[in-house]
Amino acid sequence: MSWFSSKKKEFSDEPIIQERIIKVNGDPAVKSYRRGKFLGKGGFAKVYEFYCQESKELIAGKILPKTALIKARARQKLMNEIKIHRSLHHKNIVGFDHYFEDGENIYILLELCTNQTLCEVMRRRKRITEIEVQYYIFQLIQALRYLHTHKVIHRDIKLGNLFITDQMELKLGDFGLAAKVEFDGERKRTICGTPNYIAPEVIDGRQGHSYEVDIWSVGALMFTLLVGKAPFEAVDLHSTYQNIKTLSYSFPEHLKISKEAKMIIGDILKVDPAERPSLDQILSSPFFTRNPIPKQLPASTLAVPPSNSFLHQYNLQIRHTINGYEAILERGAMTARENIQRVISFDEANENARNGCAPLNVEKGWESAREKITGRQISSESGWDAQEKARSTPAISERGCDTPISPSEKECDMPASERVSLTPASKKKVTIWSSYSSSKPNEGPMLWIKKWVDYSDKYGVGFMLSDLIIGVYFNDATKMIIRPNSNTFHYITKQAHSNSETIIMHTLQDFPKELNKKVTLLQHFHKNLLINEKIENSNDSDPLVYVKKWLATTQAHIFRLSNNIVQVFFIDKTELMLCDEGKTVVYVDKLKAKFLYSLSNVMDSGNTDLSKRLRYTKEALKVMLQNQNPAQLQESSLFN
Ligand SMILES: Nc1ncnc2c1ncn2[C@@H]1O[C@H](COP(=O)(O)OP(=O)(O)OP(=O)(O)O)[C@@H](O)[C@H]1O
Repeated sequence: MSWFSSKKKEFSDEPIIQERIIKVNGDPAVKSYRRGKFLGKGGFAKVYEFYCQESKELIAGKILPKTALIKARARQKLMNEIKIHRSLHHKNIVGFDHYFEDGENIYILLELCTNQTLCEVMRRRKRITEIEVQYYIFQLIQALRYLHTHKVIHRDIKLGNLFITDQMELKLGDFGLAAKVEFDGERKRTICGTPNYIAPEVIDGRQGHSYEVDIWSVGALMFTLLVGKAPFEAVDLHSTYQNIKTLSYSFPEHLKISKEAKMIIGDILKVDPAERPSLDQILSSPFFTRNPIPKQLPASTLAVPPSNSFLHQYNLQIRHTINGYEAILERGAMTARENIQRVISFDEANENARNGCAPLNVEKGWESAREKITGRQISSESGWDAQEKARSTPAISERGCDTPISPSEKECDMPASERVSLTPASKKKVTIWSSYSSSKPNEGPMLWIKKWVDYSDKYGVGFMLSDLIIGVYFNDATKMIIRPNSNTFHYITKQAHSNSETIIMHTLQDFPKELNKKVTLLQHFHKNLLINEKIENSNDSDPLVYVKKWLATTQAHIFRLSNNIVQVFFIDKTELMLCDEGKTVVYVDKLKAKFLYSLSNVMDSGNTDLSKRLRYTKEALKVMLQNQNPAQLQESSLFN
C-alpha cells in the first residue's frame, strides 16, 4: 500500500534527496524527492513534505540524522519503532510507507497528515467541545482496538502524536515507545523516555504494565481536551507523579463539563489497572452513546469551535433519532453497529467468535434504563398509561457544546447508519429482511411507536410516535396524523388500484365535512396520548412518519411504519424492533431490558427464543404485506 498523496505541488529550489533502489529487473536506480515544507520537529527528527519527482506525489518524510543514532540504545529504539510501525495497517494509524538511508540520515516516509496534530489544535483552541472530544477519542479507540488486538501497546498517547488529515480523520502516530506483548499476561518493565500521560503502575514499576496504560492515557487525554490542561499537571515532575499516584485531579467548577464526561474519565483514571474499563466499555459509556458521533468535523474546528450552522445541522439530524428516553435505543444501535464494525475490522476468526454473537445489553449500568417502554395494548379508554413518562434528552448545548444552536445552512451530514459495514455473511441474511422492511429506500427519519391503542373493533388504531406525532390508522385503511398542538393535520388515502398514497393537509377549522368523525377521533387520541408528554416545539416542515400497515394476530401486534421500521408488540409483553433496513434488531424483554443485535448475529447466536420471534415476525410481515388472512400464520409454536 502506498501512502503517497496525489496532490500536485510545485517546488523550486528545495534540496533533493536521493534514494537508491533496485529495480524489479535487478538494475540499480535512483528515486528523487524534493524536500518541501517543514512540518515539525521532534526529539531527534525533523519532518518535511517530500515530493516524489517520478510519481509527482506528496508524502511526509521524517529525517533522522545518523549522528543522533550513535548510541546503540537510540538505534535500537528506532529499529523497534520501524519494526512495529511498518506492520500496522489501520485507517486511524498513520500509514508507514517505507524507509531508506544515505550517508547522513535515515528517512522514514509516512502518510502525510496536513492538518498537524491535536497539539496545535489545542494551542489555538485552548479546549474543545464534548462533541469534538467524542469524535476524536472515538477514532483513537478504533486505533487502540486494532493495536491491542495485534498485541502492541503504544505507551505514548499524547496530543502531539494524534495527527489530523486533510479529511479531518484522526491518526495515531509515533511508535517510538511502543512495545510488542510477546506472550499473554506479559508485564512490561521498562519504558524509555517520559510519556506524557504516564499511568501510576509505570511510575510504581513493581508490578509491570500492559495495555491498560493506553487506556489510562485515553482518560488523561479526554480530561486535557475538555479542560485545557492535563489532569495531574504540577510545578515539577515529582509533584505530577505524586498527583498521579494519589489521583489528585479535579474538574474546574467554572467549566460546563457533562456528568457523562466526568463519569467516564473517573472510571478510566483508576490507580488499579484492572479496575479500568476496556476500550469497548468506554465506547458503550453514555458519553459516547448519548448521541450519534459526527461523521466528520468541519476543518474550521481546527481553529474555532464548531459553527452554529454545523451544530444546527447536527441537531436536526439527531432530533429525529433522539427523543426522550428512546435515545437509549438509538445509542445502543450505534454501539451495536460499532460492534459489528469492530468484528469486521479485526478480521480474525477468533475475534468474530468472541464479539460477533454477544448481545449488547445497552441498559447495563445506565440509570436511564430504568425507564419503562410505552406502547402497551389497553382495553379501554381509561387505561391510558398516565404513568409512562419519557425522559427528555438534554439539548445539545447542555451536552457540552458551548455554542448555541441557530438555524442556518447545511454543513455536514452524518447519518449514523453510514458507519455500518457488514460481513458478507450478514449481507446474505439481511436480504431476507430487507425485502420486507425496505421494499423502498428509507422514507423518513428514525422514529418509532411509543404508545398505541387498538380500537379496531370500532374505529381503528391510535398511535403516538417517538417525536410525539399522533396518528390514527382507521379501519378503512385511511390515516390521519397531527403534530402535538398543531392547528393542521394530514389525511392520507390510498389511491384505488395503485399503491401510491395521497397526503392532503387541512386545518382543524377547515376540512371536508365527511372527515368530521375521523377528526373528532384524532383529537381524542391527541388529547389522551399526549398526557404526561413533554411537548417541545415541532416543525411542520419535518418529514412525517405514520403507520403504513398493521396486523393483529393472537400472538402480537405488528406495525410497519412509513420509514420502514417494523415494530412487534408480543402479548407476553416483549417487543421487537427492526430498524436500519432490517439490519439491526432491538429486543425488549419482559423486564424491559433492551438488547441490540445485528440480524445476522441473532440468527447465529443460538438464542432460539429470539430466533423464533424473528421467524414469526417474518411470517407475519409476509401475511401483512400480501394482505393474507392472519389465520394462515402458524402461531401455535411461538410461545411453547
Ligand atoms: N505524518 C506526518 N504528517 C505531517 N506532519 C508530521 C507527520 N509526522 C510528524 N509530523 C510533524 O513532525 C513533528 C515531529 O514528528 P514526530 O513527533 O514523529 O518526531 P519524533 O522525533 O518522533 O517526536 P517525539 O520526540 O515526540 O518522539 C510532529 O509534531 C508533526 O508536527
